[in-house]
Amino acid sequence: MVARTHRAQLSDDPFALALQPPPNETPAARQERVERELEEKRVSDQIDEDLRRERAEGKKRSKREVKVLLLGQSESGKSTVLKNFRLKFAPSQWKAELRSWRAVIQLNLIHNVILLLDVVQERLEPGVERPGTSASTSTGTGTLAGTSASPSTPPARAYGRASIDSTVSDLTFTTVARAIVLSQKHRLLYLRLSPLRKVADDLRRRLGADDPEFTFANGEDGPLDERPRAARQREFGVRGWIGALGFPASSASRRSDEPMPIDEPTEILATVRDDIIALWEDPDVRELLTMRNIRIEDRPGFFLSDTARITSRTYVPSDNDVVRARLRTLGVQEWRIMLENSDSFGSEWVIYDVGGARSVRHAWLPYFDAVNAIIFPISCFDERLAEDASVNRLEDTLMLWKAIVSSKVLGKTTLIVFLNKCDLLKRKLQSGIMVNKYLISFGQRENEVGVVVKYIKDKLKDILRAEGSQPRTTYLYPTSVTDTKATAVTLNIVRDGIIREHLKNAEFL
Ligand SMILES: Nc1nc2c(ncn2[C@@H]2O[C@H](COP(=O)(O)OP(=O)(O)OP(=O)(O)O)[C@@H](O)[C@H]2O)c(=O)[nH]1
Ligand SMILES: [Mg+2]
Repeated sequence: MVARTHRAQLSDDPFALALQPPPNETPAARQERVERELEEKRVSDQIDEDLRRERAEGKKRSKREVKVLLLGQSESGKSTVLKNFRLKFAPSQWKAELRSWRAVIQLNLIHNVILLLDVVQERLEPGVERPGTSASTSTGTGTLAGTSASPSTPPARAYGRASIDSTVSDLTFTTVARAIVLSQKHRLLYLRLSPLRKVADDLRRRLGADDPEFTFANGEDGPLDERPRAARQREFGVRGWIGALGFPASSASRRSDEPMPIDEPTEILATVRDDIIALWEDPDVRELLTMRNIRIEDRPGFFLSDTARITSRTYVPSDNDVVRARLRTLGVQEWRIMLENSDSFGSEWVIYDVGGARSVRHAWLPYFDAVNAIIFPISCFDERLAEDASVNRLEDTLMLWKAIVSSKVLGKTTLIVFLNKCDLLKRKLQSGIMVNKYLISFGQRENEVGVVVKYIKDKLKDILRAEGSQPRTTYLYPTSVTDTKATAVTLNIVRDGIIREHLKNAEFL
């Protein structure tokens, strides 16, 4: 009854409208929608049924262990939360592994350089350009590289994203650029840096590219993906950090003050250091990026500003480098963590870090009855999913939230929500991106981080009240999990809250 009243109150809200059928729906579209909803319900019922069976089969799990499932779409920050947790609560293990991340960070940096090379190449060899991506006058939609939809991106399905996507087309930008003529200097830089493509292949192979489980994300050039080559850079992922990075064996055994061996990628990077810096600092290249609407500095795994340090032959990754490194997760990684300096109840944690891409979400199922920590990338209101450019990221996260809170089986599960990437949100708002262009219901509210955070929080609570079958413990925290100091404070609070809940449920209190 309460839910019904609440639903009525939401009826004029675009968030609610996003989930309503469009008013002028044709009979054929209606039929399609009803069938889709039936299918979604069938899947949802099946999930509940499977979970019930799992429980009935009574997988006896230790009552002492605290289990946490990290949930959220790809790139939301799940693995980064896990890294913060390990840095804060298992620092010795963390420190022992730092050095193993060098290859990943070098690869991240090389991927940044390859993106610059692609942009330069498209300019040097105009024939390489794809239709609709002319660099001299670019007209497109969206605001972030890798997320923008080109004019040829199929229109969003009418149902389910009306309030978000109907406004995206308003964001057409037109850049009338000055004619950029790349010089011999650019050609030379391009030639000298091109061998890094091969170094990237070698690093990827070393990290597991030969593994049949290893895959590329954002992968193939499909009809949905008409973005410029530079904006479509492939991303790679691994099924397990432990296998890919070779720790703990290779790193833990090595003393942290021992110099790192200078392998081939390290040597090559050291020799091209000045060229990388010259390319990144070149005003023409910067302008080409702007024209392409590529904000590389906001992308995961951005390290170009740290080139001098990372290309040093003696480079050892810092805590912050590792937290910022991007290594996409595939499948489910189970982390057993003994909290250091804690011999009390709740010192053994099992954290499940899962891949967030749509195609791998089915793998989350068996772990759902752990505490659910949902990582909600709050800066994503104007972005699209890497794996499906027709889906707005905010909408995808709201759907996920709705599915979780409306599941009866998960009705008693503690929910922790990290409203993450507040720093990126701040940068976007400061750069003039208006939230109300994407979220009409945001209205004339101030375009300011605190206001946006409160707005999204309220929306999540609305959905929780409307869809949730029973009251449950839910915590909401605004975070920027690449800020390890601030995140350590949040994680302390989260840990204490989870342990309290755990004790209550285990009837120790
Ligand atoms: N600026 C900023 N970057 C963040 C934040 N949280 C995560 N990132 C970066 O975003 C990228 C993606 O984060 P991950 O933790 O790998 O994302 P994930 O959810 O594990 O993604 P999948 O493994 O693909 O499911 C990484 O490069 C992080 O450093 C944040 O709060 N602010
Ligand atoms: Mg991950």
